[in-house]
Parts: sequence; structure tokens; C-alpha cells
Amino acid sequence: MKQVEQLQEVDLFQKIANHEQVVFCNDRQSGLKAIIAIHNTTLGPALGGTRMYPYSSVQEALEDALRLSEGMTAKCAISDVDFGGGKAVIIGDPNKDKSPAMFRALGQFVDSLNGRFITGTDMGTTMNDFIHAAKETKFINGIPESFGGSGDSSIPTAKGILYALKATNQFLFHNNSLHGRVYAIQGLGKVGRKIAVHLLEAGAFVYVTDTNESVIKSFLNEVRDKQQCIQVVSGEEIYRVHADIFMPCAIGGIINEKTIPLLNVKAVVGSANNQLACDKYAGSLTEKEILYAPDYIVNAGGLIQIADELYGVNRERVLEKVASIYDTILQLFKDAQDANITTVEAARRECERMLDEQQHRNNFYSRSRRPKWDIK
Ligand SMILES: NC(=O)C1=CN([C@@H]2O[C@H](COP(=O)(O)OP(=O)(O)OC[C@H]3O[C@@H](n4cnc5c(N)ncnc54)[C@H](O)[C@@H]3O)[C@@H](O)[C@H]2O)C=CC1
Ligand SMILES: O=C(O)CCC(=O)C(=O)O
Repeated sequence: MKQVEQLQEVDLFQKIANHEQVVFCNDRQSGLKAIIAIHNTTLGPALGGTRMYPYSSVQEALEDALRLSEGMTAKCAISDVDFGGGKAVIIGDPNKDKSPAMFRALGQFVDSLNGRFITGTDMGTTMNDFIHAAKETKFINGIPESFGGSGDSSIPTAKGILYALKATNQFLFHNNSLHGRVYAIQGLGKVGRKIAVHLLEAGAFVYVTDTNESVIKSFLNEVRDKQQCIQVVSGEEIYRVHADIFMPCAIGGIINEKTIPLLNVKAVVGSANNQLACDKYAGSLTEKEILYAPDYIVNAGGLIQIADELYGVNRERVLEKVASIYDTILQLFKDAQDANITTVEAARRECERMLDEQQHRNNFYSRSRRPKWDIK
């Protein structure tokens, strides 16, 4: 028995070997069960949203937190945002299990990290949830403007994705217009729905799917006058439709050995974090001549806004930085093509360069460095 326990301990530390810190948060009163993962703080305090999802096991939740927080390190680096990678996950069904008390408890745990981790919304959580968390800690962002925050971060996220789509169209078709093209959107939540509405307004055709029927109904109601440009498909069907671009805007891990053979598109560009079940699938997409826009570059709009909020909200500054996603992604496509490597490898090299540069700067001692992180 003792031997088995020791083995599990070693496994756990191996699992988190690339991470600085992992915190398990348990509040019996509110039912909060959460994991905060801090991946790397080379660039600054860890920044990343909190996801709520009905994970089937603690193991699954931990793996999600680890991968998501690692992705945030890369996202901060490539977006040139002076923060590190972190993420929190809450185990529970966002449609049934949420309560203000749960988010206040989360706020207390975040506060206990004293600024090493700053968080806000992600899949399954909303700005309103974080109004409760913000009562317990100042290390919260992305709350409504009426509460002094920068508001809905899914707005800049959706804008960034649209810039990435234009860059993809430019690279593939030598014309960056969104008009007349066909997009397959998986997930019509905070981000996916905004993208779908914009694409319809721009004169595109969209295939859409969402596991929540009421989300589909409400979307169709919003775009009543565009019904001829929409086709709702069931879960698996979204991988099979003939479209220009597949847009994962829900869960991660959906580009894998089962789905890649089904894809009938020229590119994958979407908001979902960790779309590739693992990096080797970047090569499989390339073999199928499907261009992949690395998720953490194209979906950085929300991060750009919440990071900016910590210096004081400035919309123009945010919009300008979000617009730069167009150039970043176009350049990355060209670099990958010139070097004959996948877009994932090209992005990884760029992130490593940014982290190395900062590690070098961190060798320099001065007594009161980085006052900009002294959040009020
Ligand atoms: N909200 C933001 O600003 C950012 C979001 N992301 C990522 O984008 C993705 C979507 O985020 P949000 O729109 O904020 O989440 P959300 O929770 O508002 O919406 C997700 C939607 O996907 C649907 N869904 C879940 N599983 C599905 C499946 N298997 N097939 C089809 N639909 C499914 C849900 O019913 C929901 O309508 C997530 O992966 C998130 O991490 C990334 C960067 C920023
Ligand atoms: O967009 C947000 O509100 C949070 C940023 C984040 O966690 C992400 O980009 O995944």
C-alpha cells in the first residue's frame, strides 16, 4: 500500500514537471473544487481565465488546467504581453452548479496567491461570476465596465479571430475578404456567436453547431433575416462539411486522429484553446494541405484586453494590438512556408525566443523592478 502511494506521488510531480505551481482549491461550503495552474512567470505574474466544465475526473481537470496554462505562457509571449501563463478550472456544470458563493471562494484562493495569478472569464464563466470573485480579491480582471473593468473580453477575442481569418484568406486566396466564403463553426458561445454574426453580415455562408439547443435557437432568432446563409448541423457533422475554413470555438482536443480524416476544408482557424489533441497533428494537417493558424495567436484578443486593463483601460490601444494579429499570423504562415516547418513549430520557436530574451533581462538586478505589476 505504501509503495503504491509513493508511486502516485512521483507520477503527480512528473505530470506537473513543467509547471511552477499547482493549487488545489476546496471549499466545502460552496462546493468549489478548483485547480489553479501556474505554468511560467518569466514574463510576469500569471494571467489566464477560469474555465468551468463538468470534468469527468480530477485527472481530466488537472490535465486541462496544465495544458491551458502552458498555452497562456505561449500566448503572452507571442502577443508581447508582459505576463506569464496561468489558468484555473472549476469542476462543475456551468448550467447547474454555479453560485455567487462559489466565485467568492475562488476569489479568496486567488487572493491567497498575492498577485502571482490574475484571472477572469473563460469557457463556462461570465463577467457576472467575477463580480463576486472581485469582492474577495483585486486580482480579477475582465469584469463589467460599470465595476471598473474593461468589459466583455470575448469582443476583442472575436475581433482577433476575424483578423486571423482575413490573414488566412489573404495567404490562401490572395484576397482577404470574408465575403462569399464558407465557414464551419463549432460552438456558438460568447466568441463563436459574435464571429458567426459578423461573418453573416460580411456575406459569408456558415455551418454551425452547438451542443446546447437553446444556444442555437437564440442564435437563429438573432439572425432571422440571414436564414438562407446558415445551415445547422449535428455534432460530428461539422467535421465533414465542405467549407473553406473550420472554426473550433468550443472545446479543445478536437483536431485528432479521428477528426483529421473527416476534414474537408483548406484551413483551421478558431478561438478554442488547445485545438490540437497533441502537436504532432500539426504535421497531419500539413500533409492534408490544411493550413493551421495556431490557436494561441489567433485567440489572443481577450488576453490583450485583460492585460491592458491592468495598466488602466484604453480601448484604442487594445484595438491596435488586436489588429496586429493580422500581420503576426500572415508573417507566421510565410515563415513556416519558407522554413518548410509547420505553423506550430514556427510559433513555438518565436515563443522560445521571447522567453529567452526576457530570461536574460531578468538577470539584471534593480531594487524595485516592474512597478507596472504593482496592481492597485
Ligand atoms: N472568451 C474569450 O474571450 C476567449 C475564449 N477562448 C476559448 O474559446 C472557446 C470558446 O470560449 P467562449 O465562447 O468564451 O465559451 P462559452 O462557454 O461562452 O461557449 C462555448 C460554447 O460551446 C458549446 N459547446 C461545448 N462543447 C461543444 C461541442 N463539443 N460541440 C459544439 N459546441 C460545444 C457550448 O454549449 C457553448 O455554447 C474556449 O475554448 C475558450 O477557452 C480563448 C480565448 C479567449
Ligand atoms: O480572454 C479572457 O478573458 C481570458 C484570457 C484567457 O484565459 C485566454 O486567452 O484563454
